[in-house]
Amino acid sequence: MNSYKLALCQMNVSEDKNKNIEHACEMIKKAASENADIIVLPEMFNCPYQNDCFPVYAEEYPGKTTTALSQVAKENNVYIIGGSIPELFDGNIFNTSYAFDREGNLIAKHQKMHLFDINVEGGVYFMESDTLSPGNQVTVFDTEFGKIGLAICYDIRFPELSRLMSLEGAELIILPAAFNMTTGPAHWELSIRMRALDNQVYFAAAAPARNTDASYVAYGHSMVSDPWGKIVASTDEKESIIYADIDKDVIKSVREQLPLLKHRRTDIYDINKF
Ligand SMILES: NC(=O)CCC(=O)C(=O)O
Repeated sequence: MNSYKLALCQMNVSEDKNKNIEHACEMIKKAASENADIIVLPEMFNCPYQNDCFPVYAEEYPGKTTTALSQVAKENNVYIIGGSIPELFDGNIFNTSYAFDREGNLIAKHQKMHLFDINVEGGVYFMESDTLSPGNQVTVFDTEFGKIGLAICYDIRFPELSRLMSLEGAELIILPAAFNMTTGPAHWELSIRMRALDNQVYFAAAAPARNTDASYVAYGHSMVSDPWGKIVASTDEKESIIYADIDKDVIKSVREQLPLLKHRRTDIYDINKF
């Protein structure tokens, strides 16, 4: 199949885990009724983005959240990239995204590799490593539409990761994310378009809707860039679902006309020595 429909759910996240799960399922059903093939939720969609909440909302797999996502995927015959949730695994907590196929089977799991530990003067402070552990796997998985790469939020800032995913064959990279009011206006669009452009892939980033009462105020602005760096879907800070047609002919055509991936000087690059 040469094109398919992607939906990003920019949902309001509340303090009530059950309501968040129900609300995510409602948005998924709505996107499925609009004929979306792959539906994406934002980072930490069942839990406020707060260190004191992660251990309280964390669940092992399979748990309440992942069971609900698996069921709704099957009932609506869609792929779901389940944003991310706090995952309890081997006594540690991870920021984890689960992907399900149309039958509700788990087909991939990504544990955020780069923890968001930053302190911007006069702006945002967050230390994910106070409660979370980092994952160690690059995540690329097969679908009927081809290979998809999966990363989470701050992972976008490490170009090596997107490059590895595209070299492993990913033609679409999906990023459940939650930038904030300091780095969002400065770096969100720039990073999405740049990762799309330098890897010649579609790049789709799904954010939560902005809640100004939350301790961490999300930027919103869910967005999809095509492999030319052109924004093909976007929204503002409010709750909404956005849709993008992912056209594999566009990927092929951009790669033929501007063969960046072929022009890499791998005989010269040795980034491991630094
Ligand atoms: N949740 C996150 O990883 C936030 C990343 C972010 O805001 C950034 O600027 O990077």
